[in-house]
Amino acid sequence: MAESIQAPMLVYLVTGGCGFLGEHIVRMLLEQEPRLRELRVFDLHLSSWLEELKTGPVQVTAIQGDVTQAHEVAAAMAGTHVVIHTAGLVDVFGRASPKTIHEVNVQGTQNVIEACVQTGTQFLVYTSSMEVVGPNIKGHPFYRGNEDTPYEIVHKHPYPCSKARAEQLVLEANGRKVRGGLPLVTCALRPTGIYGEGHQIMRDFYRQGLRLRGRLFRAIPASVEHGRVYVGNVAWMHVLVARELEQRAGLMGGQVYFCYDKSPYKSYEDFNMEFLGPCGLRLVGTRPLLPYWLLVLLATLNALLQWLLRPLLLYTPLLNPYTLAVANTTFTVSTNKAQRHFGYKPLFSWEESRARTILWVQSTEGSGQ
Ligand SMILES: NC(=O)c1ccc[n+]([C@@H]2O[C@H](COP(=O)([O-])OP(=O)(O)OC[C@H]3O[C@@H](n4cnc5c(N)ncnc54)[C@H](O)[C@@H]3O)[C@@H](O)[C@H]2O)c1
Ligand SMILES: CC(C)[C@@H](O)CC[C@@H](C)[C@H]1CC[C@H]2[C@@H]3[C@H](O)C=C4C[C@@H](O)CC[C@]4(C)[C@H]3CC[C@]12C
Repeated sequence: MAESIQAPMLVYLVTGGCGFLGEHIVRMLLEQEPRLRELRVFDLHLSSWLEELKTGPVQVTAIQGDVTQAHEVAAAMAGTHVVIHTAGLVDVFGRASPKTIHEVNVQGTQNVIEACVQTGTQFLVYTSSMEVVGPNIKGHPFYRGNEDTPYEIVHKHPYPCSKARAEQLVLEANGRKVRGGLPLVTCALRPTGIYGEGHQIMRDFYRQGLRLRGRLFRAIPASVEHGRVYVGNVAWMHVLVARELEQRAGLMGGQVYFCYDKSPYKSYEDFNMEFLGPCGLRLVGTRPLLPYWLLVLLATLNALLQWLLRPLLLYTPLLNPYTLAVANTTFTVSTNKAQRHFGYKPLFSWEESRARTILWVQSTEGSGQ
């Protein structure tokens, strides 16, 4: 895409644009991408806030569609210069079947790739995940690793398996000829645990604490480090990659980048308390209140209950064998590959990220958000 001097000329498509991360990407593009002529927001569930975006200079086109339907993806893709593919089923709680997770995350991604080839869209940025790497089923720690750190990648759970396969498809598609004969340039971004405005799991912890008279009970040792990254910085990295991909295709094409910022390394629960503490909650216990074997038993009972109740209702507690294992395994990244390859620096400091998240958590009290 040649740099436009006159009128903005580019058409972007964001799949999953109404989700937690997708909304921040949509808003960041409108704020930070001057070459944007049209922004297409493709999602299974369109949000009402999209309407307020249609009053600006950029044409915002809301498209209700399903990435598992190849024809719907191709129709939305026609005439697009850049696609940011963030649509996905983020399910580690057993809400969706393994088949559905695969259909959305893997087949949906294949449909996006084929639509790029069919319609001539040349640039594809894919939202992958830390879980493509780990933690693995053996519970091996990944301590301040980077994109080149050796690590035994072993998954069984449908979600990480689907993200790993989808990422592989995206990277393998780099260099394929699209309609018109130009090469497809692809790139995958791997956020660690994203937090920020709109993070539903954070909201759920907050509400759980309010129900327990302002208390949350430690279940994970404070020594277990978990990588977290602010949603605004993840969105910024997507916008920057999409902007730089053409000029640096040789360097960035087919590459993966962890998403990172200055958010501190802490256990999942201690990190959450950076926001929930100022909102009046306190984390009880300097050590886990229950022995690990009892947590494993409770998690297993939850999984059994989920299976038994499935014909009647969907029982999806936070604690299950997979979430307990992930929470209990150190996974942190320390890298500067994104800075070296395309000049990424976090747009939001840790202090700003924390303040924005606290304000949002406080705003959810009593609201339906
Ligand atoms: N939340 C995190 O901590 C995190 C971390 C790393 C990577 N990711 C990845 O980031 C992406 C976005 O995650 P999120 O946390 O914003 O989740 P989310 O559920 O809030 O957003 C996903 C969006 O995709 C849409 N979607 C789902 N199935 C669809 C389909 N069949 N067709 C079209 N749209 C569909 C949903 O409606 C939703 O708006 C996912 O690919 C996820 O794997 C998330
Ligand atoms: C009940 C306790 C044991 C409690 O501490 C469980 C926390 C658990 C729900 C979360 C701990 C780690 C989270 C995951 C991690 O942040 C990274 C993820 C990758 C991303 O692609 C999707 C979300 C997630 C799997 C995230 C989900 C919640 C946790 C498992």
